Amino acid sequence: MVSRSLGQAVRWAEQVLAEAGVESARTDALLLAGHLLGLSRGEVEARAVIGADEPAGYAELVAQRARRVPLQHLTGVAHFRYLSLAVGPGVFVPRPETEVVVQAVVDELRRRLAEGVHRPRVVDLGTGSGAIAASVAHEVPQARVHAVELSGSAHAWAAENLRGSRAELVRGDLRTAFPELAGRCDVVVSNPPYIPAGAVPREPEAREHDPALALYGGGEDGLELPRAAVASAVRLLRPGGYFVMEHAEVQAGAVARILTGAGFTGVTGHQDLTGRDRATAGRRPDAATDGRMSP
Ligand SMILES: C[S@@+](CC[C@H](N)C(=O)[O-])C[C@H]1O[C@@H](n2cnc3c(N)ncnc32)[C@H](O)[C@@H]1O
Repeated sequence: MVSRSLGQAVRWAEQVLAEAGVESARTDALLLAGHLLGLSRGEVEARAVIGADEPAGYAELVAQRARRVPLQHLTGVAHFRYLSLAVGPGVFVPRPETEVVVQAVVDELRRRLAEGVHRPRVVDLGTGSGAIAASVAHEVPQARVHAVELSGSAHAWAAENLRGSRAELVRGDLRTAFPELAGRCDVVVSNPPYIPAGAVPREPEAREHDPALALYGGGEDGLELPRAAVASAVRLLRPGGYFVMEHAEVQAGAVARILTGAGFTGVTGHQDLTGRDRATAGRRPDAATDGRMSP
């Protein structure tokens, strides 16, 4: 095979990926080269300018990406907020919209700390790679973080990502997890599966590589698992506790009604970075305003 320069190879890869429908073709072409060379995207561009060679294995990696294997499965890394998380087959690749959900959690925890709550307690329902739990543990080290995941393979990825973080990780069902924490949590957060059974993700990366257990929420509206997450939040939160959950844009109204129906107050939508309603939050009434609340 005729050898190519790095610059030529990256231009070829960009074209191949664009033809395969990859939206971020140039970025992916650079990141795949960077993965092989142990360089950042900017460093790859700089090396290309000075005429470095194409790294071994590049064409093969680009061919896999052209078959729409997720970039993160090929590099083994998903960048999420301040962390680089290990990901691969068997686990949901964390998405940028979930970073906004984490921000809502971090803001609430910092508020609690400012009010004098010593070590606020957070539960992440359906933790997947551990993205939310690991970020919260990293950004609010005073928080006590607990996470639950049903899938064995996702649980293994989460264990790797939460190693050394002091967060508690259990394998189990979000419907019943953490009975010992009932009424003792300051924040419950979830990015549950929420796609309706009949709807299929448009992007092949999600459709063919994210686990079905991570995508489909159950029921015609996809809201069976989100409803279960709300019920668990009611069970786990202390009076005045905060709940935030990600969902599809079209589900914003339904999720707000579910939260209101479950007794949450101050139910508020949160937008992702492109302005779409992708999360809803609410507060469990405090004991003074609701006699049914647990102590
Ligand atoms: C959409 S993914 C989100 C993963 C991660 N929280 C994130 O934001 O990247 C939903 C996760 O919930 C898990 N899950 C599905 N049903 C569950 C259940 N009944 N109990 C606990 N976890 C569940 C899936 O395996 C998957 O990891």
